[in-house]
Order: sequence, then C-alpha cells, then structure tokens
Amino acid sequence: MPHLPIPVTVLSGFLGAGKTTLLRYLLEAEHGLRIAVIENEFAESGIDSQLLGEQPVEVVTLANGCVCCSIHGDLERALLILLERLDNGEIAFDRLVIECTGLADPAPVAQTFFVDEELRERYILDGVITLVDAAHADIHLQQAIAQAQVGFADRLLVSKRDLVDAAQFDALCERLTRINRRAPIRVVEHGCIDLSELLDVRGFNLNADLALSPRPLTPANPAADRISSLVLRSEQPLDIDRLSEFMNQLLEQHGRALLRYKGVLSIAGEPRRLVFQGVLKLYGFDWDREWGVDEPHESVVVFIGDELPEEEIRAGFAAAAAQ
Ligand SMILES: Nc1nc2c(ncn2[C@@H]2O[C@H](COP(=O)(O)OP(=O)(O)OP(=O)(O)O)[C@@H](O)[C@H]2O)c(=O)[nH]1
Repeated sequence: MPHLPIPVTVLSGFLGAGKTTLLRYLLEAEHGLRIAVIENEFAESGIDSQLLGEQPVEVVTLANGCVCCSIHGDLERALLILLERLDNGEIAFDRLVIECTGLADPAPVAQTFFVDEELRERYILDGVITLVDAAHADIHLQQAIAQAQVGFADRLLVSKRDLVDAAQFDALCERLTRINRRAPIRVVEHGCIDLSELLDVRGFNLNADLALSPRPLTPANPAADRISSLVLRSEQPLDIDRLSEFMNQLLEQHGRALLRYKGVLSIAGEPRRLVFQGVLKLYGFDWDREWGVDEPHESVVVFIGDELPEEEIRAGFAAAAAQ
C-alpha cells in the first residue's frame, strides 16, 4: 500500500529564541496529535538531557503519544531510522518537527527533502517556522544567519513578547516584515501556540497563496538589513519565453542568494494563472485555475534574498512583459 507522505515542519530560530520551550509544549501537551520531534545534539534542555543516551539516534515514545528522536549523527540517517521503525510498527507518528540548532541555516535542512529519493517520497516539507526573541532581536539580527532564518521562514513566531513594550514590538514586526513579506507573524507565549499556526502551512506547495503582508512599511533606512523582500507587480501580461530567460539568468547568477521566491503570473495568450515557487536554485511551476472574469490580471512576485540585486530584478521583470 502506498504511504501518504509525512508532513515535516522545520523549526528554526537564533540561540535562546525559545525553540526548546516550544518543543517541550509539543511533546507534553495533550493535543491529540502523534508528532515525532527530531532534536539535535546541541540543545541543552531538560528533554535532551533526560533522553539523550550514547546512541547516535535515540527514539522514545512519550506519554502523550509523541515521539522524541535525539540525534548526534546526521539528519538523513535519523529520518531513515524513523521510517524503518514506523514501518515495522515500533513507533507511530503522522507528522514530524525538526529543530535546527540556533546557529544553523535552515536551508540545507529543507533541501534534504528535495534531494534524496526515498526521503522525497516518504516525507513532504510543509513549512519552515522561525522563532524570533523579541527581547534580543536587535542583537540577534545583527548576524546574517539570524536574518537568513527569518528570510527563509513561512511563519514567524515572536517569543518573549512579555519582555518588550508595544513600540518595540511594533518596530520589530515592521523590521521582520521588511525582511520577509511572506511570513505571517504570530506571538508565542512561553511556547504555547495554537498548533494550527504551526502545522499544515503548505509553504512549499505550488499554490497561488502569496500571503503578502498588508503591513504598510516606512521607507527603509540606509542601514537596512542584508536579507530583504522585493515585491513586484505588473498589469501587463508576460511573455513566457522572456520570463523563463529572465528566471534562468537570475538563478544562474544569484540562485544561492535567493532564499525563497514565489509568484502568480499572467501570461500572454494563456487563460490560466501560472504559479511558481522556489528555494535557492531549485524551483517549480504549474498552471493554476483560469483568471476570473472580473479579476484583474495582475502578476505578483516576491523574492526574499541576501543583498538582492534589486535593480537587475526589476529590469528583468519589466523586460519580460509581452510587447
Ligand atoms: N519571558 C519569556 N521567556 C521565554 C519565553 N519563551 C522562552 N523563554 C525563555 O527563554 C529561554 C530560552 O528558551 P529556549 O527554549 O531554551 O530557547 P532555544 O531556542 O531552545 O535555545 P537554544 O537551544 O540555546 O538555541 C528559557 O529560559 C525560556 O524559559 C517567553 O515567551 N517569555
């Protein structure tokens, strides 16, 4: 019998952002879900010290039915061991959450699910969730890796909201939105969050949901962040050949700097909407439903990247318009 792929959530966030607090909530609360959690060896929470043994991969079923998997070794191996134990009935779970270390770039973890064939078949990357520590965000976001964690996310969870005032919180939300226009921002209080905010995010699906933040942004200051979002719109239909030439060139030259990108496009002579989404150099596209009769045929794309070549992207996109 074919297996349904297991949805995977990648949990990221800088040192001390509250990842373990959130995982403890997942592993202890009576939410009725069977979630397997992969924790890495660097975390120093109570859960880790209780469960980490000398084994490179330790798997334990907890009281609430969740499975905790601690790894010293590589992620791929842990993912395969979980499948093996699931298949032979030793453990049961229908979702997986992976905690990245505080200093890790979530992109390679996400890429694991696009590369290996067995992993691609059995797991499906649902979303990347990044926790941001409201009390220390100014310091953390000086680091490019902390900005990349924000830029790569499908959802942003702000922890330690209780330690800052409303003005600080608003300024942080604006900064986060400037870095990542796609990810909705939610507050998480000491790890407690409605799990629907975390699961079934479908961040990597080829759907037409761009989820762009409606937050009005003041003009960026000169010391703007390295990672930022660029949103482009066009009411002129695009020429499919020019568009693919533009995208190929962009990915060739800047693919590694493009953390995430997504678009819903109007193509000349085509009644259907074209949707595309990508991660670094890896992207996919598909025809979506037809444009509605009264719906404006507006193409919208969002790029989130590291020192985005903004003028080049603007010019390339403008040149892709059908004559
Ligand atoms: N005031 C406050 N403290 C919090 C909140 N969430 C987490 N903390 C505290 O922040 C500290 C760090 O939380 P952790 O969950 O260990 O953070 P982490 O991201 O797992 O840390 P590393 O694994 O070291 O990267 C702990 O002392 C938590 O109790 C919150 O919403 N408010």
